[in-house]
Amino acid sequence: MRLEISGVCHRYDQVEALRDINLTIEPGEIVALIGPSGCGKSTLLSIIGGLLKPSEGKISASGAVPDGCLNPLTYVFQDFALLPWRTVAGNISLVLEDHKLSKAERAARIDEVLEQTGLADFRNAFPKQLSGGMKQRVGIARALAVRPAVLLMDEPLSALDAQTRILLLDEFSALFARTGMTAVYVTHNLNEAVRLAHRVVALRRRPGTIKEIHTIDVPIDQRREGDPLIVAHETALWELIRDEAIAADKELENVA
Ligand SMILES: Nc1ncnc2c1ncn2[C@@H]1O[C@H](COP(=O)(O)OP(=O)(O)OP(=O)(O)O)[C@@H](O)[C@H]1O
Repeated sequence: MRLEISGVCHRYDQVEALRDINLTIEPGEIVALIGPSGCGKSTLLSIIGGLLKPSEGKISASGAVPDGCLNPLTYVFQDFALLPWRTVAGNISLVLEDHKLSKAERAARIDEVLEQTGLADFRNAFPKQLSGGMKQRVGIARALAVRPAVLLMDEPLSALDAQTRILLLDEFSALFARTGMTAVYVTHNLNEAVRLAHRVVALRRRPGTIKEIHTIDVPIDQRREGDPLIVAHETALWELIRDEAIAADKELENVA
């Protein structure tokens, strides 16, 4: 599915969060949104996902969705959002229960995504028995179960410790490369952006506008931690947002 963001502006009362955002996301493309705190990354993701109506502009979606797609634009949340009283399989099943799927089809989808995310042995576990990394694997499995056309991810690794983050980053890159998934990925972490995205959109703040779109022309599954080429991209992105990141940080300090 192709997404076209045209002339998107958004205001929250006095705050002009986004101004004139124009961006096309092609099928199979992973786009990361980066920028200093408050530049409008989450607002833009919410607008793309249809959770928030922009003050101006529009999002157009065109093209095919995957076979059996139940929800074209599907979110993966930072805080996992799992129901504690349901098992891993039960949490995945939840997103399938409102749809007309046979019991066998539902069970097959659950098995498929448990396998894809390395959770097959944990299907009967409850969230409280799982580490943060495993909980987020369930979050991903649940999103994949609806066979989305576009995965919308808002800081999916930010609640995890550094080692788990690296493990999941490797798994995400393998998953994205294997499935040819389309995704929009919001992150503060430039390393995540350069490991996962085909294009990185750097936003500036007040109002949030596109500062630069940075292309990373290395196949995602060939990117490795510490690879000089990838490190060079990360450095270039930091150069791009450093001054504003410092300004945003100082501003937050002053508010506190
Ligand atoms: N519900 C709201 N009401 C009023 N202002 C809001 C609301 N949500 C966000 N804002 C403001 O809009 C601007 C953009 O916020 P947004 O959360 O989209 O930025 P962000 O880049 O995702 O920030 P962060 O990196 O800190 O999560 C900020 O100035 C924020 O304070």
